[in-house]
Amino acid sequence: MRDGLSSNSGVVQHSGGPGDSPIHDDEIGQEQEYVSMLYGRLDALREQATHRLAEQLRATGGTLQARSQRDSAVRMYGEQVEQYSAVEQGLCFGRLDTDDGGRHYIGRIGIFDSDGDYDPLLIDWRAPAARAFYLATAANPQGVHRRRHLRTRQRKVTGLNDEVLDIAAASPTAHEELTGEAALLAALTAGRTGRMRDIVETIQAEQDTVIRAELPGTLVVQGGPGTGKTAVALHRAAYLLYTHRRELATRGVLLVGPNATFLRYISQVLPALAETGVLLRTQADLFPGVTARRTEGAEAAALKGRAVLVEVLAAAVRDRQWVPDEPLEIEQPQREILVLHPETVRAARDRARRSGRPHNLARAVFDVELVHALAAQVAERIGADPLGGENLLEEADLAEIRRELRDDPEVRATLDHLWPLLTPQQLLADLYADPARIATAAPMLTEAEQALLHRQPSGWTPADVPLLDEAAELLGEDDRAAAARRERLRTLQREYAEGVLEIARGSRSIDVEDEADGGEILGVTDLLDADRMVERQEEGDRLTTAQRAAADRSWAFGHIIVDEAQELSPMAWRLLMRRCPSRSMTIVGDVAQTGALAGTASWAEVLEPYVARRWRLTELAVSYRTPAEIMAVAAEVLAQIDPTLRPPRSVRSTGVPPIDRSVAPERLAAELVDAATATAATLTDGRLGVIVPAARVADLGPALADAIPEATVGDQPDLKGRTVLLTVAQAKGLEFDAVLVVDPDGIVAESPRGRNDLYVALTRATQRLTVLRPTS
Ligand SMILES: Nc1ncnc2c1ncn2[C@@H]1O[C@H](COP(=O)(O)OP(=O)(O)OP(=O)(O)O)[C@@H](O)[C@H]1O
Repeated sequence: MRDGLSSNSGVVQHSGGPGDSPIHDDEIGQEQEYVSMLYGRLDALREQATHRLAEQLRATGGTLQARSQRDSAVRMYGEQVEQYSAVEQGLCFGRLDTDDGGRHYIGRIGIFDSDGDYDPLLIDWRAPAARAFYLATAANPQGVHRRRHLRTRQRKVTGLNDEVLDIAAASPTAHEELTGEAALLAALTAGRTGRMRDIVETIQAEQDTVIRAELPGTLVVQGGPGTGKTAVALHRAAYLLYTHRRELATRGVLLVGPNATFLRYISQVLPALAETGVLLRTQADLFPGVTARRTEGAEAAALKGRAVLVEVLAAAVRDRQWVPDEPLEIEQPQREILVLHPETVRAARDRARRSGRPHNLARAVFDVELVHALAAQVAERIGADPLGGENLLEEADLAEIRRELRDDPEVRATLDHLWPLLTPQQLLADLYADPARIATAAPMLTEAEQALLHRQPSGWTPADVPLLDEAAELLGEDDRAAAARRERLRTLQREYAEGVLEIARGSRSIDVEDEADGGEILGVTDLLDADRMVERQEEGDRLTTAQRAAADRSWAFGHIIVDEAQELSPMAWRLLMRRCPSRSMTIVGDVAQTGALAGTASWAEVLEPYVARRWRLTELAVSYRTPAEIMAVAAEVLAQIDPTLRPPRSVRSTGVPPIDRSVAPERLAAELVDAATATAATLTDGRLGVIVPAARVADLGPALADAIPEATVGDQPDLKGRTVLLTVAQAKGLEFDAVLVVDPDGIVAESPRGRNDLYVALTRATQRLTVLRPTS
């Protein structure tokens, strides 16, 4: 079947835009009336929220509690205004007619009849009452007689599509397993825009089950290319926030994606579903305060992802707890030189280690031990009884000596030298910079592997992030450093507040003259001193959950969703598991698409260390993106990866076979330009993706950009461009109407997981695929 769904039953479909039969124009007119009424309500709700927001913003003063309530109200009304604006497009998209004569409209949010009995005028797609819209079939109609899809543009109803769920009228050619077939086909064949769209109007039954799966526990969604894993992951985030709002609004939901380009690609889906509270991050952004934008070779990244790095880092920390080979001398003004013997330091170090505290916190134990030892030396000298009796000093004298020693700069410097307080960044930078340190910490690695770790510090890579996090765990937060940071912040805020008060004092006479007509007016300076103002500012500084979570390394999320999860290394999983002690996670990916060398080919291997066998696996088996003709080509590569793997079943075919062309190597750039120009001409409204081996970007990128000036290339190419050139790693998770895969053998040869990469490249197109193969 061309541009059709590969074959469905018991569903009688009617569709029509204005003038089409059998749906009558009258019906479109009636639906228009209803939809216009809904938009009227939406406008009223938005105006009300805007008005309340303005009121709260204008209000001042009051008790601490009143101010705190005001902050919450400002946030709530602000979110409502944003939400009502976000659902403008496609507010209402469906209608269910039930056997009992009921008629229910389904949309992006719930709207109730505030004038009457609070009846639902529009049911939120996530509400239980909306579920039949996605699940009802002729065989199992769930009390539904008719499902109607409404097509709208702006606020205008442009068409209707009905399915009458009547098993008696079953057509042998219909697809029982598909819901809203016509609307689905329209969505799948529409031109791509460079931004992912939501699928709320056409979620399929197998996807709905995943989206609405219960919150607790770890759920893995395995599915081939184009089976809607990303779409499902995003709709699940929106569903969970709706259904478990109270719990998740305070703990937050984190969605982790493979790279910044991918996050931009999916960035509009959640706002269009009226959810802005999900934190979208790549691995590179998961250590607060670090921006990991540096790149490195796949081998170095893979090494850093291996679990053995836990041992390496632990050894690197131990290596910083130093015992000298020779006695150390500490000079003190007006006192004799103190001496620290190696065995004294070793005893203090062992005691500090036995405390079980992380390195920075165990330093206090180390200090106590050594200061005691040094104090004993001092006491020996100044308190010795000339007559040979007991030491003449009392406990109070000893305490005073210890206090003096702790404050002594020379003693402090020695302690810092022996057991330095370290930040994760210092630990890792010092380790990478020094081959000797690497050799000591990583004797289990080969010399070649050790060499991969060695580099001068200048920026962090994504693979460094889990190591920084691991290091932070081993080091622990030094309370003194944190307290000093807090105090610095408070001082800054106080200085700022004093500045504000100065300005307020300066302008007061003018305010008074302007406003007074004899009565007593209190200015801001009468009401607040600098400290109160700092407090007010701290109160007012309430961040959203997502903002606070993003700034806090030890934040425990209520739920974590990982997309393209097969790419994560064992070290990255450790980081994510620390951020989610409840293990309430949705993990979506495809082990046949793993490109990262430290990525996984087995979900069990990844999860069992954390949840044993307590994880659930769901598989999505239908590809909505890739037509049958293209999937057949990709299936050959999949069989080479692992003959036991089965490709997903394509939901449609286009009748357009993929093109596979051999070209002379010296003609490759010219042939690419020709093919790109010809393919782009066939796309009226879509996007062309050109996928090339990483080693050919420098060569082919400029050639393409010269010939097609609108083509975009680069680290973070603009996906809205009509023609985009990328590597497979960049193309992961993305899709285009047409795709040109250049030099497939080059893609395979570039990495030990090159076949997986080629499988990814071949499955990015929704319509056309051309492969250009340089002859060798
Ligand atoms: N029920 C649906 N209705 C409409 N479109 C859908 C539906 N399910 C999936 N799609 C579309 O199919 C395409 C592929 O979906 P998605 O990117 O989520 O797949 P994926 O499984 O994550 O693919 P990959 O593994 O290649 O990254 C997207 O354009 C998505 O919008």
